[in-house]
Amino acid sequence: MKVIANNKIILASESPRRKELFSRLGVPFEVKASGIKEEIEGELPPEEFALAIATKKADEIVQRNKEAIVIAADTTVYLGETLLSKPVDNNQAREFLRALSGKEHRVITGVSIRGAGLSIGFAETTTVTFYELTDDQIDAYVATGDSLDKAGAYGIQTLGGMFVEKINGDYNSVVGLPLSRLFHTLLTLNVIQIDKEDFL
Ligand SMILES: Cc1cn([C@H]2C[C@H](O)[C@@H](COP(=O)(O)OP(=O)(O)OP(=O)(O)O)O2)c(=O)[nH]c1=O
Repeated sequence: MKVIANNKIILASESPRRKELFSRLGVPFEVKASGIKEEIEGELPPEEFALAIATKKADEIVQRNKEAIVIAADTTVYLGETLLSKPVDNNQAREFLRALSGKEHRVITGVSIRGAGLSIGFAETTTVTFYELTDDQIDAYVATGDSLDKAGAYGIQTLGGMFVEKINGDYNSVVGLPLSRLFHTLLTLNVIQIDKEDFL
């Protein structure tokens, strides 16, 4: 299957995982990091919060690239109603992983699509259940340094995946980008299309 882009697309992200996932569509795109503070005024429910931060990331890039379609995402981890963002250090990473041990949590990725007259977004929720973890397992994982750039202090796509007993929802969304939902949304918006020549 070949996919064509009908617009200039910018992925507003410095995450190598998002870049790798989005590149699977095979359409040209640029990467520009927005560098915003991942904060908003007031409190929002989890899905609205993830979407609001993603929108803030996208808007910052749209201002400087008015002709492009800008896509941004934000991945958050919630244990109950408690937000576990990227840990500030290894001590906090250990705390997060001890809290997640043996329990179910939500990974919510907000995706914002802005620019060229478009303003649309969604939040994808995936439920992840962790095995009971020992302190030795947590210490050994945190010592790899993998926790620090990841919400909830683990990467499902790396050794952190060994902690996962089950997942209900989109795996790619946990890694940082709900690619198939984004694909269908971009098709509906006519930002991309499937190349008909490809199957004639
Ligand atoms: C739960 C989980 C999160 N993560 C990552 C995805 C996100 O990159 C990161 C959460 O931080 P985000 O703020 O969503 O993204 P980012 O700062 O890495 O990149 P940018 O804002 O420039 O787009 O956690 C994993 O890679 N694997 C996982 O299993």
